[in-house]
Amino acid sequence: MRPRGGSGPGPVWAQRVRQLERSLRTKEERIVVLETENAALHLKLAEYQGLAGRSTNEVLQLYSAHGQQQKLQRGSVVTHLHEAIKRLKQDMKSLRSFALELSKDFQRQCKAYLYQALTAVQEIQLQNEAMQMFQIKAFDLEQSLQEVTERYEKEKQKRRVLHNSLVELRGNIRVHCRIRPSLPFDNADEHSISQDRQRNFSEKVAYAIDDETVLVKCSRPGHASINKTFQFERVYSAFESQDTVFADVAPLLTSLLDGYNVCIMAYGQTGSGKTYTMLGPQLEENFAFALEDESELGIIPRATQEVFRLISEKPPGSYWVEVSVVEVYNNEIFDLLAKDSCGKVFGVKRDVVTTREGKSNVPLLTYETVENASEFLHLVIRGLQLRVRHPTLVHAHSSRSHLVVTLTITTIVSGDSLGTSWEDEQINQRLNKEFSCTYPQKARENRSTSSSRASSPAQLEATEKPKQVKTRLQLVDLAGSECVGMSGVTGAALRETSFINRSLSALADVLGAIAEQRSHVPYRNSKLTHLLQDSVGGDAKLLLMLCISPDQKYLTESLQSLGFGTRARQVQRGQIKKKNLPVQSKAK
Ligand SMILES: Nc1ncnc2c1ncn2[C@@H]1O[C@H](COP(=O)(O)OP(=O)(O)OP(=O)(O)O)[C@@H](O)[C@H]1O
Repeated sequence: MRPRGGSGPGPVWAQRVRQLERSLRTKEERIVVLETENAALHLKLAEYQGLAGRSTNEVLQLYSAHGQQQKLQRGSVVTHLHEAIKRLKQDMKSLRSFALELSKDFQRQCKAYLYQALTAVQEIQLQNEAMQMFQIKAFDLEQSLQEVTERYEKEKQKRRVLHNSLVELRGNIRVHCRIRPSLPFDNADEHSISQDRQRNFSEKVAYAIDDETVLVKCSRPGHASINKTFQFERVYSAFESQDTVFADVAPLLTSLLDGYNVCIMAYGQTGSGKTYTMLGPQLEENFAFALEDESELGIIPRATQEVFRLISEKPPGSYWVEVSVVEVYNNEIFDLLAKDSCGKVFGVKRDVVTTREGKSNVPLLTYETVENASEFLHLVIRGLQLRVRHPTLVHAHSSRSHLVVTLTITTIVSGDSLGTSWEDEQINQRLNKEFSCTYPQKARENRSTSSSRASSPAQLEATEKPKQVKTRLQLVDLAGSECVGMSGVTGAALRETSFINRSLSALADVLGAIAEQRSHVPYRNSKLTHLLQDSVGGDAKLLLMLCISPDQKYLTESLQSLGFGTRARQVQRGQIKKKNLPVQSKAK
């Protein structure tokens, strides 16, 4: 619109109009652009719409395809399931028929087992009945066996008593044989020999097959083995204890107090157990024997205890015990209780002589009076410490001398109680003479002093004309017979061995001469036999304790000892005489 009234404002308007026209043109241009863009957009929209239509179609197609696929899939799972169910049904069917079959089978088997069990029960019942029958029979048999065994034992006992009486009547030497166990030192020197020989050497060949028989298997390479048997009054196996051995010796001690002389002598090869049997296990340090373990004590300590026990049952003061300990070494007699001026014991050489009565006697021999077993043992141990020993290959503590321990029991008897027979008188005269000859000093002492000892023979002699009866217990541990080759000794020890073997063979000669009843018995060929003359050839009850090592290694020596024992058993020395002792009891 144009401004009203004048010419002045005209250019402003014109400018304004131009401005507006320019703006209009700009706007129109802008409209054209926008219209163009709009058209383009329309085109694009149409294009997109077309695209969207196509996409929708595609989606629809896909949707329907997906639906179809799902339908298809569902159909195949069902088919699979169906098939699986079918298979399962089949499996169940076969399983059921299998179970049925199994249960039928099971029933069948049950029946069979039941039948078997029934049969077994019936059999067991039958067997039970049979067993009961057998048990009854076995019981009956056991009873009759027991009766037979008892009868056998009684008969054996009777036989033994009769045999002992016969032995006494004939004056036989009783022979017991002890087989010691195999010991570690038996194989000590065998490392140097072949295994075969070693096995052979340590093989056990000597056995106690019963309590009277030794069996020895003698085998030599290249020869058939021979079994030899030896019979003795008693045979001890390796398992038998010192108690058992002593139990058979004890009755002899009763005889001793009943008036018999008794001699117990151990004989055997070196290392075969003589000292163990006679004394007990030896102590290393002083060659004495162990006193602590009473069950291990040997015959000498036990015999002394028994003698003193028996004496304790007699009237007090009626018995007097003296002891002497002697060794025979290299054919010399040594008094092992002799004392020097300081009272120390040392082995003094003594001699053995034959008295006018034909008895053997050792003048000046020391006799110690003992009042109990421990005093006796003390003396014996003192004497033993002087005994000669040397190690040999067979035995490390080999005794090289014969040991003779003598217990002299003097019984003091009043003239009245002894009886007045001529024979008694003779015996007493002889004994009195023997007493003063054997112990001249003691006899003098007895006559001159009024001793404080109530039982002193002198005292009794002065008042009641007492008689003295002496009995003697001689306990002998001989040195071991020895094979020089095996013991490996040389020099001085070889000389000792030769003396030992000579004295033992002199003993065998003496026994041979007595057995053959020769007029001359060579007692004097050796100091040993001369010393033991009264026991071996005289009136003593003599028990020879043979000791044997069980192994093959010692076969020759064992056979030699068994042979010696067998010959000794055959010796008949005439009836053993009893010293006439009164029957005394404590109550008297
Ligand atoms: N019955 C046994 N039981 C156990 N050990 C035994 C037996 N006999 C012997 N011995 C042991 O055997 C070894 C030899 O025994 P012992 O000293 O008694 O022989 P020995 O025959 O006296 O020998 P030697 O003649 O050489 O002196 C010892 O160690 C001993 O303890």
